[in-house]
Amino acid sequence: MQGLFISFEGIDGAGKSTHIDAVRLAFEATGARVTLTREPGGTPLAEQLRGLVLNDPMDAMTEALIVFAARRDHLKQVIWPALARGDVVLCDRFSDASFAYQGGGRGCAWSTLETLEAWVQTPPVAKNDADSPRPIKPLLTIWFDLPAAVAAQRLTSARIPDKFESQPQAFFEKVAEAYERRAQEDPTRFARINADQTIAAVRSDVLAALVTRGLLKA
Ligand SMILES: Nc1ncnc2c1ncn2[C@@H]1O[C@H](COP(=O)(O)OP(=O)(O)O)[C@@H](O)[C@H]1O
Ligand SMILES: Cc1cn([C@H]2C[C@H](O)[C@@H](COP(=O)(O)OP(=O)(O)O)O2)c(=O)[nH]c1=O
Repeated sequence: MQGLFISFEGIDGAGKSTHIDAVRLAFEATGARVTLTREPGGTPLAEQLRGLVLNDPMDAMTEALIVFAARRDHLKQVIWPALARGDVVLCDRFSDASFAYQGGGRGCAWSTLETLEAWVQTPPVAKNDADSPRPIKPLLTIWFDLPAAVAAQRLTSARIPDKFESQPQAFFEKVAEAYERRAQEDPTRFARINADQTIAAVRSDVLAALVTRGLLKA
């Protein structure tokens, strides 16, 4: 049995947390079992690494190595077992966030991130596997696309900013450009959602993206 792997992406304040639960409920209503998780994090070790990345100053490559180390633990402990059980895995951010933040935002080389993605996301070879395993990617990435200026306004009073959320708007413009590049590199995987609408309109577009791809019934 093989489950469904869906990731949620966008700059800080774009609306991921507002909508991920509605998607969980929609899948659960079909009788599916859902694993709802997040990155960096999702396991005790990866949550510790998240604390370092979100709070401690470090260079871009160090940051990339830590988020990918957290991802490996998360894949091994949570995501691969859940997909093997046939769960719908809803992941609040995955490796596109590393390309967007460590690549676009912090300037880590795209090719370095591609190498890390290939290493970290390739499952261990099983003893009687004839083929070499390929790196895992989400089947679908729901990308909340929102201008950095609007996201900044939404976040102003919403919460105490962490290391990334306290970056200037120009940082998030670079992060958004890197998301755009990832979407162009893999257009069928991405569902681009116009997040600059009411919460109800965004929710309806998110659910429609799932229906259009045959993942949910209308
Ligand atoms: N479509 C929307 N219109 C106005 N405000 C929104 C909308 N979507 C989310 N918000 C608000 O913006 C803030 C950031 O949303 P959130 O879902 O936490 O973003 P993210 O998880 O992507 O960082 C929250 O205060 C949320 O209530
Ligand atoms: C997954 C991932 C997240 N991040 C950053 C993006 C976010 O600013 C931050 C935390 O993610 P986020 O899910 O937005 O947490 P919260 O909803 O609590 O703000 O981590 C990276 O820099 N690289 C990564 O690979």
